[in-house]
Amino acid sequence: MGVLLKIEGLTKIFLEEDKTEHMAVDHVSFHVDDGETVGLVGESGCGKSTLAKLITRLIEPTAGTIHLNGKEITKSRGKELREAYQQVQMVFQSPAGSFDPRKTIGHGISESMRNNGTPKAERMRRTEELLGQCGLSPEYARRYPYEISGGQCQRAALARALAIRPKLLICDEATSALDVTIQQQIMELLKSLKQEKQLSFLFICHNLALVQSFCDRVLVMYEGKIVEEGTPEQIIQSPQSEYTKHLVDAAF
Ligand SMILES: Nc1ncnc2c1ncn2[C@@H]1O[C@H](COP(=O)(O)OP(=O)(O)OP(=O)(O)O)[C@@H](O)[C@H]1O
Repeated sequence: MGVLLKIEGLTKIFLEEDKTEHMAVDHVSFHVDDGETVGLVGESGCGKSTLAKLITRLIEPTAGTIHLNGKEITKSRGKELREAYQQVQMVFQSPAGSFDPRKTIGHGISESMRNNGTPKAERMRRTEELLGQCGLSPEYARRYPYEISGGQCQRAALARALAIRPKLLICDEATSALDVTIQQQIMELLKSLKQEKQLSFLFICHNLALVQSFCDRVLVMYEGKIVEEGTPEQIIQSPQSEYTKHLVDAAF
């Protein structure tokens, strides 16, 4: 199994309004192998989303490196960056944010195909196929984001993310805004997509039970640092750091 994503010493310092520095991500290093599902857990504010935004280059790191498929992309720009990020897609807690409220769901899903010149008939065929893979009927392509439920919108956001055939999906609390039944359905969908498409995941989630059922390996983040790493069983049954013990106690 090859290494798909390798992060070394990744650091982000935010400058507060009063000019004090806030170390949101503090020299974080880890990797995700091809086909592997890595969970990232930690309390609110510990830096999980900032780390995801650094990896996807939505924000620039203060220090550290990002390698994707062996290629350093920390400072890639323009076409090189777009090509690299064909392999990585992000799914957020609020799926509606992935769609333009004035455009149909089908328009949103097919956007990347339009950008790469895929002919219209093929775009429509593939959009319907992606909707089907994510448990939605073709009719959803004609609906607007405000005409579907949160769970349906998260399915559509997954279809949109899959449209460019990524290798890595970064899910940032992708099920947290959904009620428990719908959350369970989205988790089942993620599990089947993982199997069918041999996707790798960085699964950011504060719910240890979900992480346990889905992830091969778990990283525990506290105050910007990775404080522990292991299989879900190791983390839950024999947590090493005080913080992880506290996290496990609170969850089970
Ligand atoms: N653009 C920004 N400017 C300044 N500080 C920021 C910025 N973005 C995040 N932070 C700070 O960095 C820290 C980490 O935030 P982050 O959103 O990464 O946490 P998180 O672990 O994802 O939390 P949650 O689980 O609540 O989403 C927080 O203290 C936050 O206030």
